[in-house]
Amino acid sequence: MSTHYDLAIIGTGSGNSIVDERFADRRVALLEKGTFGGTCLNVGCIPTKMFVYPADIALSAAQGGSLGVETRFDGVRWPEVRDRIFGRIDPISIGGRRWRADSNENVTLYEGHARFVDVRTLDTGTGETITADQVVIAAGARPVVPEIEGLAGVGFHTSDTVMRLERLPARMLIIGGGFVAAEFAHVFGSFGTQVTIVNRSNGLLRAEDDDLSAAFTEVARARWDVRLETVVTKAEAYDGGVRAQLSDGSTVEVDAVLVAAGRQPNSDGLDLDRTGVEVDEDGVVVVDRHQRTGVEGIWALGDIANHFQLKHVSNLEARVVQHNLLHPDDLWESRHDVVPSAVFSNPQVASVGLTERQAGERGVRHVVAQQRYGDTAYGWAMEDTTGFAKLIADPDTGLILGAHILGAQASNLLQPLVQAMSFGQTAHDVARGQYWIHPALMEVVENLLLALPAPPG
Ligand SMILES: Cc1cc2nc3c(=O)[nH]c(=O)nc-3n(C[C@H](O)[C@H](O)[C@H](O)COP(=O)(O)OP(=O)(O)OC[C@H]3O[C@@H](n4cnc5c(N)ncnc54)[C@H](O)[C@@H]3O)c2cc1C
Ligand SMILES: NC(=O)c1ccc[n+]([C@@H]2O[C@H](COP(=O)([O-])OP(=O)(O)OC[C@H]3O[C@@H](n4cnc5c(N)ncnc54)[C@H](O)[C@@H]3O)[C@@H](O)[C@H]2O)c1
Repeated sequence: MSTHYDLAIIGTGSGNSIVDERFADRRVALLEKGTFGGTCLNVGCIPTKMFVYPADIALSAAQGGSLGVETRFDGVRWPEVRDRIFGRIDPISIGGRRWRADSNENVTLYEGHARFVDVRTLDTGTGETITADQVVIAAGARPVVPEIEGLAGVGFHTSDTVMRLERLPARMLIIGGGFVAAEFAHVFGSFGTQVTIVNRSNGLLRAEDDDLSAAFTEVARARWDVRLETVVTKAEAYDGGVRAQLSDGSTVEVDAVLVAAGRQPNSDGLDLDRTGVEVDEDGVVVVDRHQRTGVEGIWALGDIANHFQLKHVSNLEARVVQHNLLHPDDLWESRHDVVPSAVFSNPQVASVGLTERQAGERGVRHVVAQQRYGDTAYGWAMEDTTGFAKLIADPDTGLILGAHILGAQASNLLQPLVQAMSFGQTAHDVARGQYWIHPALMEVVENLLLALPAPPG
């Protein structure tokens, strides 16, 4: 006979944060097929940023001479960096697992590949089948691996494995030109690896505003070998490394290959067809604004249930599901209208809301303001030549429709603009209604806001 639970949660990434002391009177099954804690903790946001920080230091050291400071980059002790980072992260995952498995009396951890048998029944992949009144699908996404002849045979990496490399490769080929490619090109490039990026589209970070994508691509071309509108057609083992043939007829010889060609939801591994839970054309589970699927009692959240694939979105959705499980008569909604993101490369890129092109395509009345870092006092201090910020606003109301920043600390500089958009504050009010610390880098944002004409009236 199957064990029955009040609640079953598939995935211990954001899904693990749902169960707190308010669930003490409910029997909960947690189902996990991989490393406890999911993507962000183990192979995503957290370790990548722990690599980006020393990479920023390495790059600064290499560039000190431009400001008249005698610094240089003398190399990186890769095993030490890697082991320091995972020496901090792995115990968090292990500790979290142990706590759930051994110390939570009402929670049972099943460590196997879960699949639906029917709407209320789950095969846990451990030999046991369970039933549950409510099921939360929080099974995330995984890297897409393009079909490339020979690739499977050459021991390629994805973001799941590349941070644990035994040694720093002398040469690396990165397939893709989005978030993962931009961040790892910075990490490995700054540490001394010769990076080649092969990207299918005609610019890096193509989802960003066109001006930012173009500016980032230009900086990237100066740092790495960037091949655009190009794909790898064949990969083969060669002299201890990999030789890749490209669609432009050239070949690249490298010591490691990183596939960074997007992430696909793990919905295809759950036998959802046995439940009636719908997925869209990208395999994303369809949910309403309360995170409910179309099937009573089945909820979904995170990378498997939205197109953002960002941890702060997964976290919000987990809080909404948590509340809604506890308060079925007072459902919360997930807010998806003002969702910022940041690429932690160098330079950083951060954005929220409409791009200029989207505003045009949607026929939204808009004005655009731009502000260069180099035209602010702190930008002079940095001798910055590439950083800029861009604002798209409604000329009638002064409300901000989109904001985009490329440059140092972009992920932090964006936040007041996210706040203004979230709370409906006008650009004019935000610019003039408060002090801005002089001469902080944040003056980039102040001047950006001041550059917009005041709305009529
Ligand atoms: C390299 C990288 C860097 C990133 N950096 C950032 C960043 O800086 N900022 C940001 O906001 N976002 C970042 N992200 C995205 C962020 O990591 C994800 O949006 C977030 O972790 C998704 O959380 P989740 O709970 O939906 O899924 P996950 O954390 O992936 O959890 C899903 C869990 O479900 C398990 N699972 C899947 N299928 C099954 C099954 N059938 N049975 C049992 N268990 C199953 C998986 O093993 C996994 O542990 C990054 C992602 C990557 C890859
Ligand atoms: N800082 C962050 O928030 C952060 C960091 C990393 C990842 N993430 C999340 O993870 C998601 C996945 O990241 P990603 O970089 O893998 O995907 P992405 O969607 O950002 O970029 C994929 C890139 O690969 C290219 N591509 C696809 N197939 C290709 C092929 N066969 N050959 C060459 N290029 C190809 C695409 O043109 C695109 O440029 C992101 O969209 C983001 O949501 C977030």
